[in-house]
Amino acid sequence: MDPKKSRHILIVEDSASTAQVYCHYLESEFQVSIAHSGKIALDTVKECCFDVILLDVQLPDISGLDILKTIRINDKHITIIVMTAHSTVDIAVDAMRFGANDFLTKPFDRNRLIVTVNNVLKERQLSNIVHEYEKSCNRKQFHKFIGGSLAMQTVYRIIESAASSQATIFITGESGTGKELCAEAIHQESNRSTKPFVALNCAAIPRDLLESEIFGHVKGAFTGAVTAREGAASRAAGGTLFLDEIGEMPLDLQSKLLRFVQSGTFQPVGSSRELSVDARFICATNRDPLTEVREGRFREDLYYRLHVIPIKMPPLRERGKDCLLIAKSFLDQYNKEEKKSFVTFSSEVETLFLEYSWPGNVRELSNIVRNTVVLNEGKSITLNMLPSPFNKSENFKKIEFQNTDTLSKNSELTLSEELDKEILPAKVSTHDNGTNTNSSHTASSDNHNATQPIRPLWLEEKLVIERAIEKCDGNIPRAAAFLEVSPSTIYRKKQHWDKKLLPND
Ligand SMILES: Nc1ncnc2c1ncn2[C@@H]1O[C@H](COP(=O)(O)OP(=O)(O)OP(=O)(O)O)[C@@H](O)[C@H]1O
Repeated sequence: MDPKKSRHILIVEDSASTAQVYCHYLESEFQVSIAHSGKIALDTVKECCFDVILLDVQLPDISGLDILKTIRINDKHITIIVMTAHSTVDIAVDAMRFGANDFLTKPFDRNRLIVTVNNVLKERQLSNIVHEYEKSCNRKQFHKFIGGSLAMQTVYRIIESAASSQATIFITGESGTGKELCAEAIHQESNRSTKPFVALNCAAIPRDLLESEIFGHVKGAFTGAVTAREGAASRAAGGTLFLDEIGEMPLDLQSKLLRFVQSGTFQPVGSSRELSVDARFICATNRDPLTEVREGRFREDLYYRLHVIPIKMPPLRERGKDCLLIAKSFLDQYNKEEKKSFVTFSSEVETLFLEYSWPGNVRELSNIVRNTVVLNEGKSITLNMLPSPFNKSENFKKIEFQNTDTLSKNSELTLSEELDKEILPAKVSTHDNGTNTNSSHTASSDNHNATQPIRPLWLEEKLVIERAIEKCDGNIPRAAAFLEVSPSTIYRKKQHWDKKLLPND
């Protein structure tokens, strides 16, 4: 095949001599194949890709229009020019209705044929460009992101452009806006996608263990280091190292990180040996990095070394209707997980979602939807099913009513027990109409008893969280949904409590 003739044309024409004439017209510019019957044409199209099909409408075995319809069912984009005689020009009109791109009336000369073929090819090229452009400007999904807002289209484009470079990416944005998702998307788009993506949340790791988590340690490097351990940097070799909440990193460790970013070398804790690793850096913070630099909590040199390509994740409240798209996707996911049958949100709920400021961003939306799905039944999520803060005024009324009602019946019920009801809605019984009511209150409320000593705030918090986990039969994600925090917050806190309660502390 002549490499210059990159376009392939199929001539479908039963007259061998006419087909040869057309072939002769075209072969100086195009690669040409001929099919002398409708059946051969359909078989050839199945086996080979053509840029243009020149289709005679009057064939002995199958009508040209039927061939056109059959080809269109399987391929919406292939370019087809029908050829008709003067007497059958009305067939050409039908052919255009069935998706032909142009028609030629026989007889025609070489120029006419070449101009028509080139025109349809140019048209196709333009429509491909428009299609690609529309696709890139109108994406409602990108990797694990859901959302088609302008703000997110900008993020998708930066990710695509920056992914192939080696430059460090610095992601900022409020908590829950998808910074980790962004880092994962960059890795997936990059040529490192087959190598590891290693994410480390600097806020979730006790400060004195952070260095060994990043760079690893040798056996005996510190008490408890009974074996040598590889750090995140080594595990990310060839791939991407994502350091989340980088603002939490102690200053002395920041200087070691700077050296690693600049030279690709580091020393595991307790080792004098220098290791060299090729990893791409992505870091993220929900603080303003320049303020951190100004206030001396973040090294300026490290900031400038890392802040090469900044990406700002927009807060959910600035993403317009993305919030509804994301909510629907969570609804479908949690429906499946919880074996529920919700299909939609009521229009009031949608309006409320669009008006709310979402301080916890997508994570908060996820928690709200999960909480609602877990605690209710029905087809449509309605206002009365939503947890705090959406049902706040309604909730207050309910609690006021319960207070007076219950207090008159049972003066021994303490305020703490009522608070308990408000904080942890406990088990919920569900009516068929989709509304829910709190069942009898059974949780122990001694934590709030006025005779109890005043305890440190962290301990109070620990008790509240542990009660929630207990009420959820040990299911931490579910307890987190009730408490409106992310499960990782609970895991993180558990780690801190364990440390606090160690005998040495
Ligand atoms: N556009 C989105 N579409 C679907 N899910 C999303 C989107 N953005 C975030 N999420 C989901 O929201 C949750 C929070 O996202 P992620 O952990 O990436 O946020 P973050 O900004 O890193 O939060 P933090 O600062 O608290 O670490 C995750 O479960 C993530 O999958």
